[in-house]
Amino acid sequence: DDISPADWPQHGRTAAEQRYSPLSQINTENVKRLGLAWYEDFDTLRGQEGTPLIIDGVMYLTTNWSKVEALNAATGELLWRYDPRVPGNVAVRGCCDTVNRGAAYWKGKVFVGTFDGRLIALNAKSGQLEWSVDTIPHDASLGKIRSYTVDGAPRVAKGTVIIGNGGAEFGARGFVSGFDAETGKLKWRFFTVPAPDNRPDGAASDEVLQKKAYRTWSPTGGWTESGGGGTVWDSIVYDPETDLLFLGVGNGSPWNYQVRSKGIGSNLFLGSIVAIRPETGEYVWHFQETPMDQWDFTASQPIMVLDLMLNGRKRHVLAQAPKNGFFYLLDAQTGEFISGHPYTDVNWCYGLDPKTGRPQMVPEALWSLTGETWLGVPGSLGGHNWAPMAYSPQTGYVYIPAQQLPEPFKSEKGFKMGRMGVNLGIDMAGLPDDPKVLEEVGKGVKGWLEAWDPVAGKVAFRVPHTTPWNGGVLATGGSLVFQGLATGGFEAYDARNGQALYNFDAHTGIVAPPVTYEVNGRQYVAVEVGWGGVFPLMGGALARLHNTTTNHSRMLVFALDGKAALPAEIRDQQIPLKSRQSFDPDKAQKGYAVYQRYCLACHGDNAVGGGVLPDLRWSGALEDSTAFYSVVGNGALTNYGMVGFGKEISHKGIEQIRQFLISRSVSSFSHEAGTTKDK
Ligand SMILES: O=C(O)c1cc(C(=O)O)c2c(n1)C(=O)C(=O)c1cc(C(=O)O)[nH]c1-2
Ligand SMILES: [Ca+2]
Repeated sequence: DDISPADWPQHGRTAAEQRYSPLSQINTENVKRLGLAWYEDFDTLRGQEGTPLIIDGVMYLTTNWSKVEALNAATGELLWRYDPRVPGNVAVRGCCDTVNRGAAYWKGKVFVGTFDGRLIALNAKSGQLEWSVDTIPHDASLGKIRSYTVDGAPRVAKGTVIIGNGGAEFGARGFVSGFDAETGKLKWRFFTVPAPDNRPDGAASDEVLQKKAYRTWSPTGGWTESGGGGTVWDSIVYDPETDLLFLGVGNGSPWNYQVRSKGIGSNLFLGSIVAIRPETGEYVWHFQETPMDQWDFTASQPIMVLDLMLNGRKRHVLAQAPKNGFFYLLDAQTGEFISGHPYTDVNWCYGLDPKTGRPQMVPEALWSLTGETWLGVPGSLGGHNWAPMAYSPQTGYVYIPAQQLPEPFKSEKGFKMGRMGVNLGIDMAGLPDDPKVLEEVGKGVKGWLEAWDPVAGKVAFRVPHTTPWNGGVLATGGSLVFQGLATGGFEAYDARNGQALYNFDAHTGIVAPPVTYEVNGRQYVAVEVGWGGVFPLMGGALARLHNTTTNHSRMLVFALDGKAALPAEIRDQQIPLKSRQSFDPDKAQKGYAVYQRYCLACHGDNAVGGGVLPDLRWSGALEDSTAFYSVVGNGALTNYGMVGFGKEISHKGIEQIRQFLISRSVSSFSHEAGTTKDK
């Protein structure tokens, strides 16, 4: 390709998204001399998941709440800043923090998707808005809940900007749109699941949905109300060699397959990779990794394009490690299944049919059909989530930020879809408060960096980490692999054997992927830091088990002999404060169920905060029911992302939540105060 080795101009550096840079000034010999060259504090304190772009010495980065900055990549000097002013009330429409994964660049324009569903084009020199479009149509059949958010990075293919969206945990019908990069005019739309009544949308997907997909759904399932899911919330890859655009399609809505589709059909295109034409959106092929989804097994994890020698034959393939635990190779041109091997422990299926790649499912894993509890591995956060993998052509390995988070799945009795809060159809009972049980459950919770040999279809080596939910990966020509960790370490490993060669304490959990670039002959390594994403928001006690739990959102940039230093570390932004109120145990218990349905997704299982959003056990608002109602019912803090639930939850229900939180404040105070003292 004609990309300058100095630059990182696209999301995965090249269109193939291997996240490999040939730069080798920093290598296994000298990486111990790496130091902070500069850093910049962000103006948000939530999860940072962005991949910065670097073009001709300028860094274009995005932060939480879809904000955009252009910096001098050598010095960190601010060139311009653009805040799309995403209204706080949209936070509640997203499952997993108001993150943003990055921008796209094309011919002097910077494209960013905003959490409230816009796609904006900025002038790369000035930061001025050139155009802005609402990507969520009002004329289409999108189901009744319409909980759309946009947090993925757009991609540009042949003058078309492509963007998807998220929302399947609440209720959404997935689709992807292509816009003219010059004007913002809509060129095409591709829906990933059929319209509820199978009527045409006037979209590029009409024919394939009507002829192929519709008959894989029950015509009267709950999906006709919720939208069915299939959101393309992260991976979209353009391959110039085949001229195909690959879409990573997400999970079902609701998750409960019995509710969603009456236990009928494979539900295309959930959990699938779909190949379409970038200029027209025309369908070319699809491969479904997870039929009958009921585990949130998305195929939205990062896709990369590789050229591999397989059985003596050069193959142009797609590689993906989706949530379901298998590492897939597919023929890029045809979608033909080449191989699929477990990259982590898997218990929902015995294996894949070697010819078709269809999973041979364990009957008990189909929890929505059996009515029993299923302890699934992987759980809904996957063996690998959105944090990008990297490939090194030097070693031939793909480096996967892998994890294990077992999860119990059980149907919710009497489930009814709501207009706010998650709609999963799954029993929301979380973890008990017993430290012994938590410790036992915690033993099954792991994270590691996995070097995967895609040709042999097996693990080359693993670097164990102390927790799951670690950052994305970068591979370089210096035979190095870089990764940031949930515990705040920014690390470099020998790409050949995983030997740890460098560690920097970033004072905050890292989930974003690093990049590398060169300006004026000096190589830099850059990473956004800032603890967040779905795990610390909903993970509760599991998210608290090992982590620093503090968010300091920054861009950190390293170089050999860098001399900058971070300010002194501050931990425990929120100090445990025991509520002085008394509570009614019966109301508190009722409040637990309401909390788990409406509050857990952001404030954590069983009201244990993961360090990003307020830990409600220590909230001053617990002290007064009117104050509490003004926040939770009336939305006094809407601008910060905390909307009012007064239209969805009764006055009584909101008071029950308060009673529950007081009970949790009282019951967990001494334990929590003790843990914070230890640090
Ligand atoms: O089904 C969806 O629409 C959807 C959207 C998103 C999102 O937009 O971030 C995530 C997920 N699902 C999801 O399942 C998931 O594990 C997840 C993690 C994250 C994150 O940024 O930490 N987002 C999402
Ligand atoms: Ca999902």
